[in-house]
Amino acid sequence: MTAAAGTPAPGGAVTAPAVRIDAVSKVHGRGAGAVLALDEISLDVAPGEFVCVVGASGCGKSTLLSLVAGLDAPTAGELTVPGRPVLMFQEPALYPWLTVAGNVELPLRLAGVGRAERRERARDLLASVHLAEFAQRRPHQLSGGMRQRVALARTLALERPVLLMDEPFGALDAMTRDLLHDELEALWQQRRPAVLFVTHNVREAARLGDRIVLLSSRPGRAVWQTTVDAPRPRRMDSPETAAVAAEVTARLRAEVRRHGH
Ligand SMILES: Nc1ncnc2c1ncn2[C@@H]1O[C@H](COP(=O)(O)OP(=O)(O)OP(=O)(O)O)[C@@H](O)[C@H]1O
Repeated sequence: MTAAAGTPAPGGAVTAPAVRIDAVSKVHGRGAGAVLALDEISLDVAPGEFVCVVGASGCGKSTLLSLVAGLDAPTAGELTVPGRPVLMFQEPALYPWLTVAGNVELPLRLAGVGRAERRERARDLLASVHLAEFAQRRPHQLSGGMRQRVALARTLALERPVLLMDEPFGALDAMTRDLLHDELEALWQQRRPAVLFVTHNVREAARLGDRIVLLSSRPGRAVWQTTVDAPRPRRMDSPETAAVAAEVTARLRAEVRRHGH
């Protein structure tokens, strides 16, 4: 798949992508133990677009996100990410000594946002994830799903233009995950960051994505993609979501079979 030259906006103007990944390769390690994790992958994410990346285990999804986040450098190719992205992982990684509100406020505090504004923003974010009444609790007093909702609120606090999510809901039960999908979608629609969301779960990709990109088995390349036109909010168990997921699963199976792992 080749990168588009830009994304046509309404009215025909072409806007610069929020993320441009242009023929990026990544080799981990060196010598005999070197692993080619990504092989000339090209992918653009438009401003405000929600892109889900799926692929077999070990195909380089996390490597891709760490490159886009700037945590690691590509071996070859070019990455253009105007503005600093924010990352969210499967582990909420909250500070246990801070309250829930304190955790959400922390990135704002580090960014120099004044106290009154920080408080107000944290209050709004916690209301969006339905945790307003837990603002003064400590993380250990919350369930795993609630902690991940705090992490979601914290991730969105800085209003960065690019949000990178690495299996953020992979450890949650189905009902909690549904709730987080709704909350993430609502926050995304309000704030409209570009999202690059990595998941093993094709139904989750069909529930959330404007577009789903399939990575090949190692080395990872963007080998296939589809746009999802079903109206939002979608349900994980709706026939439309199931149909998209079935198509992605078939492609994924073919890809895994082709590589024999
Ligand atoms: N620091 C490293 N040194 C050597 N090999 C690495 C390193 N990091 C990742 N790899 C290898 O690169 C390949 C891609 O890893 P990566 O974690 O990006 O895949 P993934 O698609 O996110 O995997 P999973 O779906 O299992 O989370 C794997 O074969 C992995 O073993």
